[in-house]
Amino acid sequence: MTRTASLLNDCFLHDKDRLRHSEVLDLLKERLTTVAETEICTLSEALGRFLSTPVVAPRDVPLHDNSAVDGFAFLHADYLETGTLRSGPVIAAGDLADYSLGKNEAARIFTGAAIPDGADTVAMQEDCTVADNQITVPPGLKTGANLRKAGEDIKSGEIVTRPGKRLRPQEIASLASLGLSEVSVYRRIRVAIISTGNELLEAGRQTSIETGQVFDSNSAMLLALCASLPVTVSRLGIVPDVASAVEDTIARAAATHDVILTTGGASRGDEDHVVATIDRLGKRHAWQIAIKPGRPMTFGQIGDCVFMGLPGNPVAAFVCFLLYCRPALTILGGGDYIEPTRFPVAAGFTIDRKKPDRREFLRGWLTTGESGPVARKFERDGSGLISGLRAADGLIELDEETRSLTIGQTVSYIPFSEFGL
Ligand SMILES: Nc1nc2c(c(=O)[nH]1)N[C@H]1C(S)=C(S)[C@@H](COP(=O)(O)OP(=O)(O)OC[C@H]3O[C@@H](n4cnc5c(N)ncnc54)[C@H](O)[C@@H]3O)O[C@H]1N2
Ligand code: MOO
Repeated sequence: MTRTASLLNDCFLHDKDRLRHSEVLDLLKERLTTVAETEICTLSEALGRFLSTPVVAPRDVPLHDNSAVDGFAFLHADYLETGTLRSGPVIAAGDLADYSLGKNEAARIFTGAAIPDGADTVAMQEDCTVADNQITVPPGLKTGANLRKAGEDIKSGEIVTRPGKRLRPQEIASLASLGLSEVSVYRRIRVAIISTGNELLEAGRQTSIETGQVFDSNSAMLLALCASLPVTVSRLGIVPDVASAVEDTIARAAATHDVILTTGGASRGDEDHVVATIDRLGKRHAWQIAIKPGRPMTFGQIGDCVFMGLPGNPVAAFVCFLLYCRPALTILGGGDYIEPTRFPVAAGFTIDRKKPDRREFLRGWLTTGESGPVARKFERDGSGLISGLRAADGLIELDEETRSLTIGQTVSYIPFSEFGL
């Protein structure tokens, strides 16, 4: 049964009463739509952007049948008759003349050059013998060998890429091969990053540190995480745990950004003002999720600005960004949200007692075992340990039903590459 956000005001919820991971994702997909307008950008600026208009191929790629090798081009039927052909024209890539071959004639041809009329097959030069203007081609060559057909990469009229697609180097290469120099994409959505906490110091601005203080690592981490998405980020710095300061900063950010990401102050301690601020300024859609790490994650909105309040613990903030902010930023920015692929692998560790009703995301990596990949986990689970993130190449997911784990039991592994990292 789906619980609604309005039932989530109790900060002493048990995991079974908290929103489940899948429910939060459903909520995000249900309540978020593309907010970004479209714009034209050059192909050199298009990497990582979300396409807004389908690209239909204006022509075939390649445009003409051409040779895949340096060698000799001829008609297969002539070759079957004699195996020896008369030397004809020389055709290089870029040669624009119209060549055609006579009976029993072979063209000297180079890789990429257009196939002349009267030829349908190419032999590699290494396989041929040339003497007295005669080319002898060994037997066994099939019709069409070493020939690349017009349109075999892209056919004229084909939809090459669809709206929502994140443009990778390979899409950019295809668009360039069609002769396109610009593409229509969604504009970058504007994201504000705010760290909250009296204990926080900004590296660079403050260099000395005292007991009780910590350098703000979350802002730098979120900025780096955002780099894999087509967004523009404003780092709004550190806000102290003072209700009016939190409210002022969030209200100002909401007026000029599509999304606000905060870290810290997400629980219900006396110094935690984020949730109360969202309740005052806007609407809360979710708070308290049955996951670890990341339980106090908040999702809401202030006017048209989407608010995502991440927990202060760096590991929880990192995991929540991947699980919830990345999908949200993708949907808002016009991208197709694709659920990360889970790979079933053998566990290389044990867990004696896992709390039921919550989903856990352990920091892990894969090693090669005798019968396939084996998931290893960072030995310490603390949500403040950035070293666990550093050691990891992915997340090991234990679902709500899992109570314990033995060596060799199957677990789901999500490589960080599935999150675009
Ligand atoms: N009584 C309870 N205490 C806590 C609960 C709870 O349910 N009941 N939940 C715990 C969980 S789970 C998490 S996660 C944290 C989340 O707390 P907050 O989001 O309110 O975060 P803070 O208390 O502000 O900070 C937690 C921790 O993270 C450090 N931090 C915060 N911001 C940064 C930053 N920008 N860079 C580096 N480190 C940061 C902060 O110093 C704290 O150590 O609450 C648990 N407590
Ligand atoms: O879920 Mo808190 O998420 O780090 O310990």
